[in-house]
Amino acid sequence: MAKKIGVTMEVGNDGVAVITITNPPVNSLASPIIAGLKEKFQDANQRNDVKAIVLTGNNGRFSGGFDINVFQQVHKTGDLSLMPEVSVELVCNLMEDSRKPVVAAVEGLALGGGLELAMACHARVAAPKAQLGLPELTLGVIPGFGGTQRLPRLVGLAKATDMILLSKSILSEEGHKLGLVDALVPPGDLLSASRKWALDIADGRKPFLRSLHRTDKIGSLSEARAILKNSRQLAKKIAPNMPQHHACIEVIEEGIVHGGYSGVLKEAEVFKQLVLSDTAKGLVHVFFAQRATSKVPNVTDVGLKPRPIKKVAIIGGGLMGSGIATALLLSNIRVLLKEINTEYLMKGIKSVEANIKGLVSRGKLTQDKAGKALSLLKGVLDYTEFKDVDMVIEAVIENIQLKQSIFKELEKVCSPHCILASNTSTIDLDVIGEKTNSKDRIVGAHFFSPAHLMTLLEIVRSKNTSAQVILDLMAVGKAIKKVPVVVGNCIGFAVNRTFFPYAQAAHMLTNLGVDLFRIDSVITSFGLPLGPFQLGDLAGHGIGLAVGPIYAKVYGDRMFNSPLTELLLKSGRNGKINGRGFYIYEKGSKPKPDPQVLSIVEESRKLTNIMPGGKPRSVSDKEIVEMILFPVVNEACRVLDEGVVIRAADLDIASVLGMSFPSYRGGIVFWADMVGPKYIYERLKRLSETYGGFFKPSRYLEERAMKGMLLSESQSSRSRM
Ligand SMILES: CCCCCCCCC[C@H](O)CC(=O)SCCNC(=O)CCNC(=O)[C@H](O)C(C)(C)COP(=O)(O)OP(=O)(O)OC[C@H]1O[C@@H](n2cnc3c(N)ncnc32)[C@H](O)[C@@H]1OP(=O)(O)O
Repeated sequence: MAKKIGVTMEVGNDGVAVITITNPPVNSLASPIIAGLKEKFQDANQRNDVKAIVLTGNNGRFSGGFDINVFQQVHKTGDLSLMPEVSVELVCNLMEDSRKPVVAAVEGLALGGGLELAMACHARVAAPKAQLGLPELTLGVIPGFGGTQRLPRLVGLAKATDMILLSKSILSEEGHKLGLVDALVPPGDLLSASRKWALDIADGRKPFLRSLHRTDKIGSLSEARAILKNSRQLAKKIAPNMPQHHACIEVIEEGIVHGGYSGVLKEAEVFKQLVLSDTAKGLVHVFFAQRATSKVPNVTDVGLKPRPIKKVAIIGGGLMGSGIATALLLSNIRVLLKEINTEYLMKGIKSVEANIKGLVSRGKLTQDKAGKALSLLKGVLDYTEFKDVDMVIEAVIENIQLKQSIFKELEKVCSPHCILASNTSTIDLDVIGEKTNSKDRIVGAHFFSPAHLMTLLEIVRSKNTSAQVILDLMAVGKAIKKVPVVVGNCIGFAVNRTFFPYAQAAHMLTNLGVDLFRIDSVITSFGLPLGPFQLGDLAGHGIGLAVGPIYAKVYGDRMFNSPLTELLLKSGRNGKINGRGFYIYEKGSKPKPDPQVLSIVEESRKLTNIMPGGKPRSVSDKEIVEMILFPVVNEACRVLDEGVVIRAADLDIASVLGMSFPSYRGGIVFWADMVGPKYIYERLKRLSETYGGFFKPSRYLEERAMKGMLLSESQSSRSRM
């Protein structure tokens, strides 16, 4: 059934016209809605029987803002005329400058353009817990319906810049204290209270306030300049590679110096430039890519319903197990944490407590909620209580025999409906389940460390995993605030496999004579939070050495054998875990590059002997980025080719959430498509001619480069789903 969308107007006997937006699920401001709003406001302004107007949204949500699909259309076509002229024509002229008072009746959420419409009204009445914010910067643009001008005038400049630059939304309760919301009323009274407020303004009992004309909260010009100076510093820190933060501050400043209307005009002009930026393209892509992950063919579209998961057992209380336990407990899921002896169990429980305490001390969790979460945790040393758990997540070390014996045991002690998940990051699920008759309920639940903080959950399905089990795990993932991405079964799955060349390429470059700390610095300037060497320190070089052979067995033809990890370990440098790796780690201070590591690098260079003519290779920063990230793109191509992910965008979101690939570059495949498959192919081909198979372009990349196709355009030829 086609969903009903549009704008309606009903005029009551009291002379109040109620204009209602209907565009489920979030009442986004799509073109027909904007056209409808223009028409209804024109009508209401002209009709003699209308004294005042109330603007509201259907189904308990005011509006989630401008329709982001339009941005995507603009990105595809480059056609700016797809974006309606709204800010002056509708928002200023028909709404704010109307002679009839307009009151916004806000429930659920008013975000982006939604809040901007509400701010152009002459008062705002809201229900409790409504979410209010201007998140446009997360999409690479700025507010475009006057929000850069009206929010500072309603809540003050410091609060407004904080909300806009950090895309922080607030609840209507806080909005009420700040003056953004004029009255808070129960949802049942929202319309009647808004009608009354509108009539009170019309009859002069309440002030007729136009937000854009207000100056009372802006302060003096010098105060404003001081606030904007701080904002510029903040923008430099939080968004070094993005244009929209600085642009937004310029626009706000225009309004402070030359008046709100001038600010509105500059806002529209800057908006048009930003919407076509690569940053906006990347961020809008990520917005839709994230939502697309919840659509899994033959799982979410076949009428199945997720079963309730109330109690989960976790085997192994190490870093991963305790992190996963923390995430579950925080979402009110009971957890049995199993260890092999009391000492390990106490350690695991202490880690969970420390995770939760950390959240409390950072103000992210109340003491009450922390207490509730911990009350749901029980430590055990055997399987006696496993009979009534809904799911088990195994999180022991990466040892095939150990995992196989655990799953064999689980099959005996758990109920037949219990989901049997493994948090393995490398081992083939078919191998783990080989000795069981429960292959349909064995699934990978690959969390990323620290599991209670990182949002990606890779759900790995083998060819036997049932659709019901995948759906159940997706529901658990969402309940614990993760973004579940369903992937196929292979060594390293989607993320670790795609990124295994990341460290390898870095080792090759440093063996070619490039300074390792420069490599890390170039890569962090590109936008990844940690360069490959610091990331290796964080993961631990012991782990690197252990998983290396597993990768080598299947991907050996394209691996660079660097002796560096072994040499590091030999000299007692395990990474962050023991305070020494490529960097030195001291409590309370930032990691420091350790110059002593350079002698180890020299030893490695002697062993590999790949420096051209024995001299360090000179490379530009651009070459460093290409030599590190193009091999990653190459592996991403193989992942796409083999159908390890459902769609290319899933790999984008997985790279953003699992590897912290910069979201403003849209994820690894999106970025590669922006750079151009042909260029990447040609660079890799040249590099492979000089340095061998590590850089050899994959068949998939070659094909797309030859055909002039994008990497994301593919149809998977050999699906693993
Ligand atoms: C000449 C110059 C002209 C300028 C003209 C343009 C000016 C525009 C000015 C304006 O300032 C710009 C904006 O308003 S940009 C939009 C700002 N709003 C947001 O960023 C909000 C984005 N949405 C969310 O954060 C969340 O979706 C939500 C609203 C908090 C709801 O979350 P929830 O978890 O309940 O649901 P989701 O799964 O996220 O979403 C459900 C479906 O709704 C789709 N959707 C959500 N918001 C929008 C939107 N604004 N536009 C289009 N579609 C939206 C979402 O994609 C989901 O769809 P599915 O198909 O996956 O179900």
